[in-house]
Amino acid sequence: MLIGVPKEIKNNENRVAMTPASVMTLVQAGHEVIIEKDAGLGSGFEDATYVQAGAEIEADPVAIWEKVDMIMKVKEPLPSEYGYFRKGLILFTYLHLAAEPELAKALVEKEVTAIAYETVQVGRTLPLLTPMSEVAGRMAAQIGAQFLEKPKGGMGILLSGVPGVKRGKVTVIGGGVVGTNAAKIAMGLGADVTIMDLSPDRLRQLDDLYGTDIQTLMSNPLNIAEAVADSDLVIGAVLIPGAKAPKLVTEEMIKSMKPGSVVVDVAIDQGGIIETVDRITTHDEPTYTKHDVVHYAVANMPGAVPRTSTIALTNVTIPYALQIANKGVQLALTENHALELGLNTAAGAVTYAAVASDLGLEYMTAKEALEKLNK
Ligand SMILES: NC(=O)C1=CN([C@@H]2O[C@H](COP(=O)(O)OP(=O)(O)OC[C@H]3O[C@@H](n4cnc5c(N)ncnc54)[C@H](O)[C@@H]3O)[C@@H](O)[C@H]2O)C=CC1
Ligand SMILES: CC(=O)C(=O)O
Repeated sequence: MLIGVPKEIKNNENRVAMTPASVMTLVQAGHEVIIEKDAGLGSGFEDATYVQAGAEIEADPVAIWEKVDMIMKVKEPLPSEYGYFRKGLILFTYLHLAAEPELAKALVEKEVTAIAYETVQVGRTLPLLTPMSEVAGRMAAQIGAQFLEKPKGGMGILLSGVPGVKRGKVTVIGGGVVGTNAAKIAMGLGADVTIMDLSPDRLRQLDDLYGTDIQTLMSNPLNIAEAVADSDLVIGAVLIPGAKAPKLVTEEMIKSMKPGSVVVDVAIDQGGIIETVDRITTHDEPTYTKHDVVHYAVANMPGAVPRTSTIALTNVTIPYALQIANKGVQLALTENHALELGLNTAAGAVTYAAVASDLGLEYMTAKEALEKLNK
């Protein structure tokens, strides 16, 4: 299979979909890889290293999109890339379609076979989302601590406090991978941490892990309202796979926070859980202030630590890419249910039920769509 890796064009997105080690794995299996010139530089990988690993370097992204069988990316294509879509193209990347209706429509219209990293599912885990959630969760606590500093717009508190002065309060909503990692780092910074989830089993696991160092709480509107009002930093970490995130923190709750408090809505890539997060922010302009609360809503947080993130991401994506390349997309997805769950669009329809229902688009099961591809 001929596989192309364009340079990421989202603001401050320095990750790349393949390392030289990834290229070597695919080339040794008999495939060809084209990397866009300088695509790996932000992650510290030079073109020459890709060439040594067996890749071809191409300066023109159009040429890459036009001739390859499969495009591998990190972030969802931006509108300037929609024109490259064509029937039969395989796209393997993060998509977050529930929050990207125009992208979903373009993929459907052009009959792209699009597999989203974030919905590949093994049992109850999302193996291609997990490493980036680990990164973003850890970053969320660090970022929150940073924006609580006065020169950054915050109220001017140190999360750990000091002897004789209270610690800061952090509430994490969602106790999955992002939430657990955010809580771990917030506790490490010395904060007083509360974590909320809908799953009693998950709350039990967190209690077993952290004991009385953490407050676990059932996620319901009353508990959220009380915890938010009492917090210096709130971190949004909820996910309903494939679906638009529910707005759990209302504008009234935000108004109840102390001036100079901070919210970090990590779930923004699925639309966000905080009602007053009305825009996606960028690494260049990461925050805005509303009701005196600093809002952070960057949808590609791991892009700021690309060396760590690219290696962590490709460690998990490449084995799946290899299956697609070795077997072809129909057979690979038919034989591997985890990959089949990753299919979001194919044969001119949306193939992930939560995305279709959130966006009001036609739904076709992945099986039906894969059969249609064969015809
Ligand atoms: N902004 C960024 O750069 C990044 C964003 N993310 C996003 O962060 C979000 C969370 O991802 P993960 O932690 O990996 O997901 P996860 O599936 O590991 O955890 C989500 C948790 O939310 C809980 N939940 C569901 N409904 C809830 C509710 N009403 N109240 C409280 N908890 C609820 C679930 O029980 C689960 O424990 C996703 O949208 C993911 O795409 C992940 C990485 C980077
Ligand atoms: C998960 C995701 O969207 C990211 O790592 O940017």
